[in-house]
Amino acid sequence: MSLQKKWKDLYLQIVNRNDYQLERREIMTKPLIELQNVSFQYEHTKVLHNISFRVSEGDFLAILGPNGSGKSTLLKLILGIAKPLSGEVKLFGESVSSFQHREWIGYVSQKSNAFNSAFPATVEEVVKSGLTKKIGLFKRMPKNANELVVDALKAVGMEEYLDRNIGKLSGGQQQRVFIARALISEPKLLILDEPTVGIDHENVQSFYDMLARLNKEQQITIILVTHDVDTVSNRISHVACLNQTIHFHGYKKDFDSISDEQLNGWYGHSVRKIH
Ligand SMILES: Nc1ncnc2c1ncn2[C@@H]1O[C@H](COP(=O)(O)OP(=O)(O)OP(=O)(O)O)[C@@H](O)[C@H]1O
Repeated sequence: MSLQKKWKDLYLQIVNRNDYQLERREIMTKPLIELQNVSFQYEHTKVLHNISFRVSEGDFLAILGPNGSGKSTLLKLILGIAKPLSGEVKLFGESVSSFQHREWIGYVSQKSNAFNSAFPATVEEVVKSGLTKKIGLFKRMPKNANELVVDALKAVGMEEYLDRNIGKLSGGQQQRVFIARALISEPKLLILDEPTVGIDHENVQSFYDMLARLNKEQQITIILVTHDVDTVSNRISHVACLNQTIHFHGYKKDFDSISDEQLNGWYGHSVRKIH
């Protein structure tokens, strides 16, 4: 056997082994979210049709889709804020309607960073308020609450801003504080709806690096609705393409082999592919 062929065989073995390990991970890891034939409409407007997919522990999933394709609505169904017209949504194996462990899920919405400069709360107070999810609204704060606040702020690189007024931070810094607020209840799953709206390009990069670290180092499963396809592409593990229904859901590497024509067909206009 030529040396070249030998290297090629070895290379293929490694590639196949990686695929095998990825598939094995899919089989062995628990689904945190499962949607089965879910449809939804607002009054008379059909928004989501027959959605089925699952998100496994450790995934970093980007949901992509044009304006009005139902991305935020899909998150609302997962969070139990909206009820499906038909079908079933399960969280951690349990029906979303009876799911009790809200502290396992951190949610940061599109408008979290819209505080004006007169808003009377410090970063510390905002992050600490996230503890109520874990301990209940009228319970005493735990003794180590201050420590937990600092830890959560460290995770998002904002520990120096503890005493600052939230309204006086930039949009990107406010968004990090809100992620810290979500992290303080030690969520297993973080759901973010267009978290980088209003953040400049340079800070968007480091924002996604921070999310990738949370995913890898703290094993937090992340679902992200985003339009920053280029920036986020090398940090995510999975992609879902939504336009009323799920057109694709799978590994980022499989998404890369979808043609632009196919994407345009799903989205009805010219779509820039992520690389
Ligand atoms: N509360 C509501 N009542 C009625 N219709 C709504 C409501 N919220 C959203 N819609 C409609 O549902 C459709 C999907 O909206 P949704 O916000 O889920 O889309 P999206 O993909 O998140 O959009 P965007 O990228 O613009 O944020 C849109 O046509 C929208 O106008």
